Amino acid sequence: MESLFGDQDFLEKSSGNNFADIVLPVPIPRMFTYKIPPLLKPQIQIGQRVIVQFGKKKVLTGIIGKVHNKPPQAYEAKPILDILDDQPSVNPLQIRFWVWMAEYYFCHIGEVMFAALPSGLRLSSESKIQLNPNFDPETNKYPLDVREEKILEALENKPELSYEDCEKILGIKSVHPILKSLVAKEAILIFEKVQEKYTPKVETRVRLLPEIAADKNAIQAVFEAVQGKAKQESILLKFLRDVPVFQNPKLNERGIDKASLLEEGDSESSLKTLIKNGVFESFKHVVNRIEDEKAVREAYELSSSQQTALGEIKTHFETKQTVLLHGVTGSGKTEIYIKLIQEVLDSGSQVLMLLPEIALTTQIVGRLRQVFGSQMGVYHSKYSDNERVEVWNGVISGRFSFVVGVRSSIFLPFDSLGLIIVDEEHEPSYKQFDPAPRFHARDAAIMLAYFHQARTLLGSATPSFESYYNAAQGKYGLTEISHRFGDAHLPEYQLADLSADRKKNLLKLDSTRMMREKIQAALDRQEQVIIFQNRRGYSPYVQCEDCGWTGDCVQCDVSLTYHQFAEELRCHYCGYKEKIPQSCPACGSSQLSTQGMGTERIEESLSLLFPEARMGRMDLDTTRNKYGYQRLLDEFGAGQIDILVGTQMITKGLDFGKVTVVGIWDGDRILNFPDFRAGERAYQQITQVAGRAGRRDVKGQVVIQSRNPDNELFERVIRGEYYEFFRQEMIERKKFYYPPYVKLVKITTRHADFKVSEKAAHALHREMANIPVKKIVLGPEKGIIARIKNQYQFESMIKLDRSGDTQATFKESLGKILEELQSRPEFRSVRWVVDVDPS
Ligand SMILES: Nc1ncnc2c1ncn2[C@@H]1O[C@H](COP(=O)(O)OP(=O)(O)OP(=O)(O)O)[C@@H](O)[C@H]1O
Ligand SMILES: [Zn+2]
Repeated sequence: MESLFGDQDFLEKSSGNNFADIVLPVPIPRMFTYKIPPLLKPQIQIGQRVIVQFGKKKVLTGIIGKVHNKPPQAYEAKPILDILDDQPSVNPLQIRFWVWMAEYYFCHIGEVMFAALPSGLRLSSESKIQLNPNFDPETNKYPLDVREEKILEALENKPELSYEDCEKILGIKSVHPILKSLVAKEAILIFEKVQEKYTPKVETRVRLLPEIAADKNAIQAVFEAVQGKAKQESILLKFLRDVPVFQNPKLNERGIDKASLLEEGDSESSLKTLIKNGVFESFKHVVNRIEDEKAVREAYELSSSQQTALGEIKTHFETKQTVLLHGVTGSGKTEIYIKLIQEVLDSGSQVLMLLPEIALTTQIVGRLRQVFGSQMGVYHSKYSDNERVEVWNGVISGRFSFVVGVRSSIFLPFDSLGLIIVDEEHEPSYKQFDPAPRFHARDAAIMLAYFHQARTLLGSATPSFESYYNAAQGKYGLTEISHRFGDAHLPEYQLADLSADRKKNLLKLDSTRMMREKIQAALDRQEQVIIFQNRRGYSPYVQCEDCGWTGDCVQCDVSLTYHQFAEELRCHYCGYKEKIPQSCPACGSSQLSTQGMGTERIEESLSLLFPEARMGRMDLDTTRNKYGYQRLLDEFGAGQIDILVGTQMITKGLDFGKVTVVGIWDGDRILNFPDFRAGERAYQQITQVAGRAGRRDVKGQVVIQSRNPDNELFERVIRGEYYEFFRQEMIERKKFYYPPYVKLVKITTRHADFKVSEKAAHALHREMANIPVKKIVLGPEKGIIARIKNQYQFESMIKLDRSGDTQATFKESLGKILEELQSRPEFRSVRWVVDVDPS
């Protein structure tokens, strides 16, 4: 057949590519192989979206992951039906990255695709039905009921119907059983209608007809023609004022936005007349949603220690793919990043800089924007879908050679990365917790850099022990800066003993005398204060003083958090909420009291203690809308807030010169993290929040309130003994088999029935015992929270030996085990969640 084309070149090019592996949307677990029809062959490229048949009755869109010449073993390959794009939507490096992620994090490649594509680029597919071309009512051997007849009748008039259409036609809600029956009777086919979701922002613009614009006499003639028609004349004058084509006829081409032309009250109908009379023409123009901004400053001159650090980093990069920059808070890491980014951009490569959360980005993004202007794209979760697609397309078109973004920006379509920077690399929020892929953006970034033959720079004042371990082992390069930039010094710590103050009756609204004095002193000097508490809401729970009742979530085994402002009890796990009861629902007593402290309550206490101070609060509740965070930061930066109370949001990256006192409200709460990383996390959190104090010439002060001020960890933090602490923890982790000495995999078994969940978890356990790799299997145990959203949780923890291909073998066997378990009728509705490198 192919020789019919008579094109030798084409034959040679395509003879090897007869099959394509296609990434299909969830829930389809892996790539499926399809035949490439000869006619489509010349156009086929990796990363294109295509339409394929899946199963007997479904049509899906997928993305070409691989082109090859091996027919599938287990099934007959069906042909690809059609190609959707001329140009690939994703590039081969991205596909390679997806494949790696699906394998490493033990999830479906379709799940990775779902996470990777901004939903604006995803194909929304809506199921529709059409008549089965093979269906003949005359010879049909299955009897049809009235409703089925009705649907077929409707299809006579309209070639396709959506589910919604069918609901309307039949006047009932659930049409699925009827449609299913029609499919079974081979009367209809179900297919997916593909729609593009991204909508470009389009502006209507107006310009002179080209031949008029190019000719001064013609313009003159137009003026004469509209003489006496004041409205038309006014529009014409305004156009010439804003678009001076007399001086430069070329300007006409861009024209002017129609809305702005009519802004000053000119009438639309006069403009219409001018268009009708062939003076103006209107045209559509696609505009950027993300506005261009100019760079306004040069990078700063580096200090000598910054210069030294930069030199070291570059030397390391000659032999190491990854470098860890360990520089104390305020040491000027950001300025070092800026220099490096500039060098890589100048060499023509792309740069990606990761930040842990949007909360953190605002201030740093502002600083980067000053230097990089509009060649820098920003990608974060509060962007609309359309804005995300613009960043995506901007990376492809080259508009953005540098992107700063949150963890999902590792999925952007880079094709020539030279450098990835992971700022605050220790941050737990780099790990995606739910849904799959449960990836760690730092680790994935290192892999991505490897695929691009790029370098990765990890930066932190408190590196994760995993990264520091890798540096200590020589796997990463290590560069350290031990003092702050300029004249700034590291802050001074004070421990405030809560128990002692209580005994001496010095506590006021849970504040120690030390805390109050330091805050007062800062206020007197007109400086600013940050108060940190890792719990939002008013107080953790409401309790009945008579019977001990506490409000619990109806779907989860946790107590509800009291939110005073909204007068509600809320579940921080599932979002369930209820109005606060007037009296105890259990015993009817009216003695309900609040226990413990959330940010909302601390804010209230402080405003009672310091009535003259202006208060601000920064937590999930006050920063929900897109600009909430920015507004608070602006106010704080402008000195309109004296005391800022906040959750971990305020611990990271903030750089405000007037903050001299930082208070840690409940130091003990920070220590009680139920995990082997408790110590590491506590060290990081305290050091980071303390690091917000005294970042300029005035030395900062940090007050930690605690019932156990003698705890050794506080001592280590205060003395800044990061390395000592690291060393000691490593001894423990080695002894008890924890990362980085082993690899962890956590498997959660979930089911609505406690017994089923328990049984399934134990069955999994027994099967896993037989996997022939070096490992320790712990559990199954009831989850820390035994029930979430009405699902009972059992957790197994597997510690894998780090050597050889242990992990690969384990994951492969695990896949088979889960498949087998899922096929048992008793476990059909059990859900297993696998989390590799849980945090
Ligand atoms: N070379 C420089 N010239 C002028 N100012 C600088 C220079 N380097 C750093 N600074 C200033 O010093 C302050 C601290 O620097 P930066 O915020 O980069 O520190 P950091 O190491 O990122 O701190 P953290 O880990 O606490 O976020 C900033 O206000 C920054 O503008
Ligand atoms: Zn709940």
